[in-house]
Amino acid sequence: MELGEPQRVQALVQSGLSHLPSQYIQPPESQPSARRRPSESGVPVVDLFHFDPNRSDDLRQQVWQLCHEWGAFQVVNHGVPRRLLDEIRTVGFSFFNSPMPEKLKYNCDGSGAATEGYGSRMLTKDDGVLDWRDYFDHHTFPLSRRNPTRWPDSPPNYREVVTEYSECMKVLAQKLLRIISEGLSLPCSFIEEAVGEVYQNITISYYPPCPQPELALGLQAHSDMGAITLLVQDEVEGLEVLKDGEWVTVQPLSDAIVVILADQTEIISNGEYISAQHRAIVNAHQPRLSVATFYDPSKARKISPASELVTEYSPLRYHGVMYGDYVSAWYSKGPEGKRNIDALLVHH
Ligand SMILES: O=C(O)CCC(=O)C(=O)O
Ligand SMILES: [Fe+2]
Repeated sequence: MELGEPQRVQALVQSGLSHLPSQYIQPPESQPSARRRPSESGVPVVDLFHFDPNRSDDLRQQVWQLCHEWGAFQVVNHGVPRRLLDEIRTVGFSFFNSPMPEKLKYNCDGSGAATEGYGSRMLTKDDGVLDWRDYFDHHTFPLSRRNPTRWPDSPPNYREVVTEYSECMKVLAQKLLRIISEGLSLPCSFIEEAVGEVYQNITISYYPPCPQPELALGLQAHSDMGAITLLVQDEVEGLEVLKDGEWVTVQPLSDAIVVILADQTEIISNGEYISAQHRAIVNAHQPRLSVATFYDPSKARKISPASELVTEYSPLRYHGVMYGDYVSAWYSKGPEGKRNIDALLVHH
């Protein structure tokens, strides 16, 4: 493989493979079977059906507990129409099933971190094991970053679906941020205001079948960088969350949305909430698709622990950081679990 030449995992699979190429082989301690929890347990599901902003103290308490112990949970009766969840999965699959020259019109690899379009490598550096994943990243908010002509135009409703989906995910993220701010006994708008103007990206990930899935990862262990991530998956298992040192499967539920707290929320909450480490595993038989919607601050935003949460009994845990500096460090060092947020720990 020439450096800089786009190499899509899907194209690699289509060329016919019986073994996993060496760049995709994970070290033993990162392989899927290490520290795996037996699959009968799963990630807790929260039903928002009875949620009432003026009451619902039980639900707020339940969400606080999940944010404190897991940093991730699933929600149902979240208000996003099931039709829209199906549509985003359908247009996503339809793009990845289109011919390679069509997809390469939107190619984005090799031009630096966090660019919009069709790619495979999350990091710009060339060492390190590769993920068994292709993706399409869309910039959706603020509107000044949104240019739907950079998104696929087939099927004909692709851009419309992404636009409607982006709006619904923004509304749901804000609703959840209010609940989780109140869980910290802060005003409901606290986290939203700390984050400021929302930068939203939507990443559709496509994980082709893998010849030796026990040696690979679709996406290596990481925590998300921003404030909160909302994720929709198809019916194929693959997403796992780290809980007490063990990997737990997030059961695919077709009408559920997975909520993943990200690093800036951990910082704002002074560690009362945790950002969940998560990863994607792959399988030999079926492709898997997920849609992640990231709710992030702007690069110029300074993020710090809420002063209300820093007390004699709970001292300052994190140094404040400019979000843009956090992102640059992440892209240059790589995720490797949570080492980026760990670099901000205050040593007492
Ligand atoms: O595909 C998945 O389930 C995980 C995706 C993810 O974690 C991400 O895009 O940050
Ligand atoms: Fe993630």
